[in-house]
Amino acid sequence: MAASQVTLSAVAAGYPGRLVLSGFAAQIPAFGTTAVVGANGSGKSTLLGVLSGVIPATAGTIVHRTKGRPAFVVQRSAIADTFPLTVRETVSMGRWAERGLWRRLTAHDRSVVDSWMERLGIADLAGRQLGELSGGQRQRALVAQGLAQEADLLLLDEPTTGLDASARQAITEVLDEVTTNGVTVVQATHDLAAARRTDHCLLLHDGQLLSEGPPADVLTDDALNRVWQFAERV
Ligand SMILES: Nc1ncnc2c1ncn2[C@@H]1O[C@H](COP(=O)(O)OP(=O)(O)OP(=O)(O)O)[C@@H](O)[C@H]1O
Repeated sequence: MAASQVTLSAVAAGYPGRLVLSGFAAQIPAFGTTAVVGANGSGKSTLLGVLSGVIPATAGTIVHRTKGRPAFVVQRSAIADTFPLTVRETVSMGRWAERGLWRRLTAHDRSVVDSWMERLGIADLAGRQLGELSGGQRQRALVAQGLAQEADLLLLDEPTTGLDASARQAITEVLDEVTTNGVTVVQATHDLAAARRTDHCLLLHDGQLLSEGPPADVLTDDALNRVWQFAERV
């Protein structure tokens, strides 16, 4: 396997009164895309939270080669419709980690923001409120915000779920492109077609890692039937 961007050993993590991951061990290979797959409630978002540092591990070790903070693109359903921000302001927030919260953005920051809006095909929506956008447009804005952080580890929670083919393709192409430029991408997804195109896959069930490796080895009919039959019983 390629060099590891993150190595988790015996990790436990969750929420007050609710342990989700326990004895969790996995590798995230550097400079490629990893898919995190599993039924609803299997712990995918929790794992992304742990990788981003938002959710602290209560046991185990996490070794990162990540420089600086990872970028975390949350599920678009987590963003309220009434969020009073334009697309440009949303993407510009991606520069705050570098610039500091109330500092003016530099010309470089503005050009980074413009170029990711352009690359995601949302430059013409720059002045629109996030809450007025379609799901696919909003997702592009959130992905652009993540990319504007220029982090070497980019974590995305269901970036392509529920989108039409053109939005899915736009996002997938950009994510593929950034891995060739040295970024490590981890996406939690229910989109099995997207998961099959990644380099590495983690299959989760009930906070445990069932298997990890190349998608063709992990996403077998047997494994998927197991995960989704289990899910139906719980
Ligand atoms: N803030 C929270 N407080 C308490 N429990 C939570 C919280 N968020 C998630 N959980 C619980 O943790 C478990 C794992 O949830 P998580 O969101 O990580 O799963 P998931 O695989 O991302 O699910 P989905 O596919 O539905 O997004 C679930 O049982 C969920 O109810």
